[in-house]
Amino acid sequence: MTHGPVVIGVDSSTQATKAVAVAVETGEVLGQGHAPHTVSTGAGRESDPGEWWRAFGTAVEATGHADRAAAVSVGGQQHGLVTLDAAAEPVRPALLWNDVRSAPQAEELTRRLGADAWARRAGSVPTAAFTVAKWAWLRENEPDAADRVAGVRLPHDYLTERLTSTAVTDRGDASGTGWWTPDGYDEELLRDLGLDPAALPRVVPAGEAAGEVRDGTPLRPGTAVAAGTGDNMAAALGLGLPPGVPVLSLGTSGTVHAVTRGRPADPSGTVAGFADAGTDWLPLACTLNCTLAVDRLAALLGLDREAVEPGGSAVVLPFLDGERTPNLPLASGLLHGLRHDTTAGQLLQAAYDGAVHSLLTALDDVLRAGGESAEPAGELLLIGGGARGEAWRRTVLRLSGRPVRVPRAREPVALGAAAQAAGLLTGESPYDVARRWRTADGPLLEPVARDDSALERIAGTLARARELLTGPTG
Ligand SMILES: Nc1ncnc2c1ncn2[C@@H]1O[C@H](COP(=O)(O)OP(=O)(O)O)[C@@H](O)[C@H]1O
Ligand SMILES: O=C(CO)[C@@H](O)[C@H](O)COP(=O)(O)O
Repeated sequence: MTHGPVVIGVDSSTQATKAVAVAVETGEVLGQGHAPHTVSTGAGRESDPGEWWRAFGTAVEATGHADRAAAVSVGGQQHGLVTLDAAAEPVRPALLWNDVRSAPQAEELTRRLGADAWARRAGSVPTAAFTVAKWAWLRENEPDAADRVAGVRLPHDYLTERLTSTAVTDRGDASGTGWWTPDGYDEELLRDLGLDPAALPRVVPAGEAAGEVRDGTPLRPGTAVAAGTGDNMAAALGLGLPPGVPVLSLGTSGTVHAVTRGRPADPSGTVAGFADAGTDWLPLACTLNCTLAVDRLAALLGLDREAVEPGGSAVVLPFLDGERTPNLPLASGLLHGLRHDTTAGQLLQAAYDGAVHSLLTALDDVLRAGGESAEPAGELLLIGGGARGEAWRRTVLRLSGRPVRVPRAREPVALGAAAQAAGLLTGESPYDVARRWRTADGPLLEPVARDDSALERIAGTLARARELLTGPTG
């Protein structure tokens, strides 16, 4: 059976690579692949870029269409610092977005330039997640490694380079570095950081190809390669997201974001002023503790992740990995409000509530930062692995008071990359490709009355626990 031209979209995210092969004409997903990644535990969070490349091969082969795809594109976890030597080999494992060792460097960079200047120039006040803070950490802590660096890449750039042998990136993912501005790289900042602008990849304009697949990869040589982008930007493409519609993504990270026509610049640092992968913007707030933290709490309680119970007065701030929103990189998890009659199921529900509270608190700020109206009754799109769970869905409904749509499309990031690849072939905007594919279709869950007392209980605990959450544990 023929499906016309086929494209492959890839999501190289924190925990795994996922690939989809999609028919350009209909959007039908013809094949899928999945391969896990290893992330270090302990003080830092690191992964071997070589493993991402091997996982890419496994996932792409598993789609069953590697030898006939007409175009390919890679979306990837944002911010990670990939350092290459003169032979384009990794100098050391990549420092990931959720590695909070770079928190002191983020603080120092913010102090030196000032939050207003960061928001104006880079669009964002850097947190530990940003590539700029990771580079500063490397120079301070591993100067010999930093001296050997000839190329700095983001995770998705690294994979595109392995495919094409060209050093390229896109404006969406580049906007999460801290050294990208709408007018190009901030050379004054790079000089201060001891980073040669020649070590950075070229930013490919939206709609242009990054190159062609070289010999010796899992794909056919000569296949067109799109620029790719960061995973959140790819999700926006993959949903065909119209400006002003908020998205809540529940995965390794929790994110809340929206496409906006206005460029965001939030000096408070809550909202990162990212660019999207087209010509618009993607204000976003991100938490470090989402599905993994809640699953961990369920495991500690010996419960299935769906075994939640309502009621009780417990508050769980599930900041097991430190936290980014609110910006508490040294925080650890905190439990408050325990009584004799508190049940394990209530504690688990409190963990869901704590994770969702951080994201919903940032939702209005995200919309306002990009100049969109924060319509309190507007629809929310729910994506990411957590969106498949009933307890996550019910928690978002109860704490947002909004109608929630759960797109049927399982892998919006990989689909967004596929839509970008398809756009190379058809000349359409990737957003239009995804709209034509109807990727955002799915059940609309009716809103319920917002549980303001739970929100207030969490906010109150957070405010009163500041001292515990800002210092080191133990
Ligand atoms: N049916 C489900 N119910 C609840 N959570 C789920 C379900 N399936 C997967 N998850 C959660 O989704 C997470 C992975 O989400 P995903 O968005 O794929 O992650 P990533 O951030 O790596 O892209 C896992 O940590 C898991 O807890
Ligand atoms: O740091 C951010 C956003 O700024 C994260 O959203 C990363 O992009 C990782 O994404 P996942 O692997 O959780 O999808």
